[in-house]
Order: sequence, then structure tokens, then C-alpha cells
Amino acid sequence: MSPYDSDPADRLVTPAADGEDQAVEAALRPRQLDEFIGQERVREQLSLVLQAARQRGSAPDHVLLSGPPGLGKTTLSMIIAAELGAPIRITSGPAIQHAGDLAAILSSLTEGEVLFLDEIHRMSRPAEEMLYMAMEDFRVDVIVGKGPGATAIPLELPPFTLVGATTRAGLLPPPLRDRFGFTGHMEFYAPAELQRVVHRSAGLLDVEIDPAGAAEIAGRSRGTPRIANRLLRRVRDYAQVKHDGRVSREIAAQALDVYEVDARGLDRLDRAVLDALLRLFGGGPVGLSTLAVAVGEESETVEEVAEPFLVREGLLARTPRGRIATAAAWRHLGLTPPAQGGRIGASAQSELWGDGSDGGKAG
Ligand SMILES: Nc1ncnc2c1ncn2[C@@H]1O[C@H](COP(=O)(O)OP(=O)(O)OP(=O)(O)O)[C@@H](O)[C@H]1O
Repeated sequence: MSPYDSDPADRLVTPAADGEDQAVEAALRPRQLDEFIGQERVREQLSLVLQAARQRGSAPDHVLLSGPPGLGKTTLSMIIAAELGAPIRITSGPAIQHAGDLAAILSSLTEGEVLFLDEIHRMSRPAEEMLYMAMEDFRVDVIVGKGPGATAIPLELPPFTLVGATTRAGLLPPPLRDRFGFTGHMEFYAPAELQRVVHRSAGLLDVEIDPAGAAEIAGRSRGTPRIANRLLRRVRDYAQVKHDGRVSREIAAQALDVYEVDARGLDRLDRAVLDALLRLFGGGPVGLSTLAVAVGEESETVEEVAEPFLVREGLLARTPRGRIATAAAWRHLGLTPPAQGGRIGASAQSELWGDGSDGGKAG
């Protein structure tokens, strides 16, 4: 049987929002820039952009926010609108498949409104081209009719601010990227920042938590506030059912052990992949499809769901000859690596084992 027999999208550590997240996230979102934890550089730069626009009394430049899911792009867009005292309209690239969908949204914007376009890289090509003109000239050409009789009717738009969000700024076509006056790159959060996120959310959810309890949850949250908030809710359940509701380090660790999220934020699927790589293949190198068969998963699941975090944590490396475990992976699973010069080539080993560090922990 597969070690991971549920839908990978249902993982407790997935950075994408699930239904429960959506229901509670509104209550947990910081509302002002100075309530927004971490991302110092983006915050400072954005604060200047917004202050300058306020002083000039005009709409600020369009803003692009790039970074992995769950780091606060939607939250920041709402903060931008709040700081400008402007209304916000929220939509996403996949929801805009036709240029007409975009024209309908743009033509109903009010002056100074913020338009948040999540997953902007997933918009259709015709909509994207319409957006170029809208961003630059606050104007769109609405095409009426088809074929040789089609005519373009120009439509003036009120000045608005587009806030685009993307997980991959590199996927945006340069003409679109160039029309943003400011791009903020969101980074994974350091454990101390996530500890503050957990502490703040616990206060809003009326959960009594001590600093060590918040640190324990933070350490398992993969650098991502959405995951931190989700783990906090599961810890809250455990503390309430099994104890007196208060969260200490011990209670947080016990709760997250029940949910199989380990001290470093790996879940069952992550550990199954590492375990197979170490125990069955001596640390590699091993091909992706062989590794996937060994854990009873599809190659895509291993590659897209488990590996990115294992690579980011410095536990696994992708090499031309296959997947290789690092020294940190052996340590993390409490296993003894084979003697150097074994299955792994000497050069790959010295590269991966040289510094003895635990690799790039989020921060
Ligand atoms: N800096 C922060 N301080 C406190 N809470 C935060 C911060 N960033 C994000 N959060 C919380 O994390 C959750 C997810 O944030 P948000 O929805 O803004 O992420 P996102 O980057 O837009 O994700 P997606 O790309 O999946 O839409 C929200 O509940 C929000 O309250």
C-alpha cells in the first residue's frame, strides 16, 4: 500500500489554501502594514511607494508580488488597498479566460480601486494583451463583432492600481513584467518570524500559548504562515481535547507527532521518500521513477509534492545521475550513512557531505 494514501493536496503541510483555511484566514489576516510580520525589505519598499502616492494624491504604480503560496501576497494586496483607503476587487488569472471577462472587470472599476489579480501568469493570452494597454494607458479596446466587420471601440478606464501575484515571476512575459512599477519578492519566513505569526494568531483565536509552544509550531511550518496557522489549529484541538487547552512546547510537539509532521516540518510522504532513498538505495543516486515505485507513488507526486521541500531543506539533491541524499538526511532519520566511497561517487559525496551543516533551513 502507498505510504501516502490520501490526496497530496490534503496534506497538513501543503502551502495551498484548503476550505478550512479560507474560512478562518480572513480573521487572521493583518490589516495594516505595521501588523504584517517579516518581509522587511518588501514592507519598507512598499511603504515608500504607498506614502509617495498618498502625498501626490494619485494612484501608485502597479505592484507585482512574487513568491511561493501562503506567504501573504493576498494579505499584502488587501493591506495596500487599506493603506490607500481604496476598495479592492479580487480575482485570479484562471478566472479570466477571455479578454471580455477582463474588460467587464476593468470597466466596472472605480477611481483609485485596487485590482488584485492572483496567479496572473495563468491568464489567457488575449486577456494579457488587453491588460498591457489597461495598465499603461488606462484604456482598453473592446472588440465588437467578428471577422472583417469587427470594430474596436476604445473605452477609457479610471486610474486604478493593479496588484498582480505570481508564484513564478520568471513565467511572466517581459512586456507584462515591465509594466509593473514595483516588484516585491516574498521570501520564506525565518523561524523567529513564524513564531510571531503563531503568537499573533493564537491571540486572535483565544488560544493560550507560551513562547516555546509557538516556537515548536513555527519550526514545523516550512517557512510558511498559512501552514503555521493550520498547524496551530490542529494543536489547539489536541490541547483542548487531551489537556486543559494551554499550548506548551511539549503539547505542540505531541499534537504534531499525532499528525505526523516532524520537528523539521516533514510529513509522512516526505519521510517515506527519504527513507526509501536511504534504506533501499543507500543514499542514491537513484532515478526518480525507481524511487517513486519504491514509495508506491506517481513520479509527479514525488517530484512536485515531496522533493521541492526536501531539496530546499538540503536533505535531497537532484543530480544528472539521479536523486542523492545528503548527510543531513541520514542524520534527520537517525540512520548511519555507508562509508564514503560506497554507492555515491566520491566527488558528489564531498560536495554534499563536506560542510556537515543541516543545509538551507528556511529563513
Ligand atoms: N506576514 C504575515 N503576518 C501574519 N500573518 C500572515 C503573514 N503573511 C501571511 N499571513 C497569514 O497567512 C495566511 C495566508 O496568507 P495569504 O492568503 O495572504 O497568502 P498568499 O501568498 O496570498 O497565498 P496564495 O498564493 O495561496 O493565495 C493568511 O491567513 C494570513 O493571515
